[in-house]
Amino acid sequence: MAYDFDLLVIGAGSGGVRCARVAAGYGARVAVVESRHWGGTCVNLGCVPKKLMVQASEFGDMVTDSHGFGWNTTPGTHDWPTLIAAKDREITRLNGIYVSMLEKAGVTLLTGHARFVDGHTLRIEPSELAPSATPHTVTAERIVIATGSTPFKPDFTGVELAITSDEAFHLPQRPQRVVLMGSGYIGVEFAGIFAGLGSRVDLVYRRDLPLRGFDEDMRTALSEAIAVRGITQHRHTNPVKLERDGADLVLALDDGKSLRADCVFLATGRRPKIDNLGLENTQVVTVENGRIQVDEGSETAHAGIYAIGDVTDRINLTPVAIAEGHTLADRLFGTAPPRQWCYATTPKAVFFSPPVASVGLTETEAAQNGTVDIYIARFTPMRHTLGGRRDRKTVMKLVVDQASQKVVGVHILGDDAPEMLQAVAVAVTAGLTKADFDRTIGIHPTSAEELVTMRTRTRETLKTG
Ligand SMILES: Cc1cc2nc3c(=O)[nH]c(=O)nc-3n(C[C@H](O)[C@H](O)[C@H](O)COP(=O)(O)OP(=O)(O)OC[C@H]3O[C@@H](n4cnc5c(N)ncnc54)[C@H](O)[C@@H]3O)c2cc1C
Ligand SMILES: NC(=O)c1ccc[n+]([C@@H]2O[C@H](COP(=O)([O-])OP(=O)(O)OC[C@H]3O[C@@H](n4cnc5c(N)ncnc54)[C@H](O)[C@@H]3O)[C@@H](O)[C@H]2O)c1
Repeated sequence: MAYDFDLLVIGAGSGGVRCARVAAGYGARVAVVESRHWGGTCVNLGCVPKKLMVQASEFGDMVTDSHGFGWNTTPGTHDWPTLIAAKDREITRLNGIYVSMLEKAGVTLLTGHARFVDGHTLRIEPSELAPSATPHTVTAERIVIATGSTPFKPDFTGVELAITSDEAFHLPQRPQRVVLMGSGYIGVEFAGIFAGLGSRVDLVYRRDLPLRGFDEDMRTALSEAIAVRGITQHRHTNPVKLERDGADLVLALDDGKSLRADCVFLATGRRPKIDNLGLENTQVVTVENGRIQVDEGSETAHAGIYAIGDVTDRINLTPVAIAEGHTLADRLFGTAPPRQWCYATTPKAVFFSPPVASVGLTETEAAQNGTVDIYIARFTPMRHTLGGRRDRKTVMKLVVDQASQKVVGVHILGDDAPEMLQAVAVAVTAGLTKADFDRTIGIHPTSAEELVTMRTRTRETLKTG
């Protein structure tokens, strides 16, 4: 049977765009369908606008700190609508770049909401990006689901009064008092953004420390850094009820406290986006929380239908979605063997101020495999000596497998941690040893030189597994 395309990709986000471009580069006839925004979550409602807002939130402190270096500057006031408008202009520019990259690669761009009719046919219906599109069908030999994820809202009374990250990027004014619920990536990052811009921030979470899954020492250091930024943490607590009281929102917690705010922001995780996708017309299998089940080659239970990125809920980060999309296109249409990525050493960064960055195993994880040597450095970075923020510490940690002496984990909280960690991730991926770190000459004066000058072991942690 002749299909309209060799490959149809649903979703022009991080994974879908890379998959479509690479497949078209191999000469395949490719189309991508997008319902909402070119570039997907990362460009429009994720990494990019978030990082611009983190950067915006850091200038206030910098102006104050410059006094210690002799500047006679006066902290100004921040204009939120100006920031949002500037951010939106940049995103519109990036949307255009995504469209032209796809067009230059020879990919056919389709706008609308895609829905499976059968394993080779999609119905394209009007959507936010194409409200007046004429419904039609397209066929392809293979179809890739790259539809991403969407914010999850827990169930409690009044939850409809709360916002999520989707709305936070377009608030008309900055709220003076924000309650953030959830201390994962988004909760911690937006707590830093709003605090840096001058809002009073309450961070509410269920556990004893933020950032579940990260190394315990980093979680402790981050919790201290959050306190230093003037953010109030409410631990071991869940929301019970949210209601309006005049201009205020009042959030009741299950520990009996109630918090008043202008804005209650849920950062309580995301779920795969599979609504109205017509999966019932295929043999695609979804499991807990709607995650599409795939094999190692990203193929679903329906032969010829694949899924990549957040919709598969593996490692939900942009570079991983891109890697999955690239590999899939290589495998389906390429001539050389696909690149083998090392997902086990996927670096992670949480853009608080100061940020946290991490690669490899935590101390707890590594100790399950064998006894580990732990090296920790804690210091005030040079900028904060004259700048006057001596309580703004940097913490660095190396986790070394004692038997092999390989550095199996590196964790940093401190200014520029993500920039340092990207380079260190190469060393951890390569399986380098503590001796390799030790024989590397440092760059002075930097914070990063601590990574190659940690001579004295802080402790030994015995094998637990
Ligand atoms: C606030 C926030 C900050 C983040 N910050 C970072 C960060 O700093 N670093 C990082 O690595 N990751 C970050 N992430 C995660 C990152 O954005 C995602 O992991 C990444 O975008 C996933 O890519 P994807 O291709 O799977 O999906 P997406 O980028 O979400 O793309 C999916 C696309 O599919 C479209 N779509 C969905 N359904 C249909 C349909 N039926 N028909 C047509 N089109 C459809 C959507 O409109 C969307 O454009 C952040 C996420 C959020 C929410
Ligand atoms: N810098 C980055 O790379 C970056 C930034 C933002 C988002 N992301 C990606 O997006 C994903 C989603 O981010 P996120 O912060 O929403 O999720 P998350 O999984 O990182 O954190 C979710 C938080 O919500 C809490 N929570 C979950 N259900 C709850 C409930 N019913 N009641 C109260 N609290 C609840 C969890 O305990 C946790 O603290 C991340 O896991 C990550 O993959 C990455």
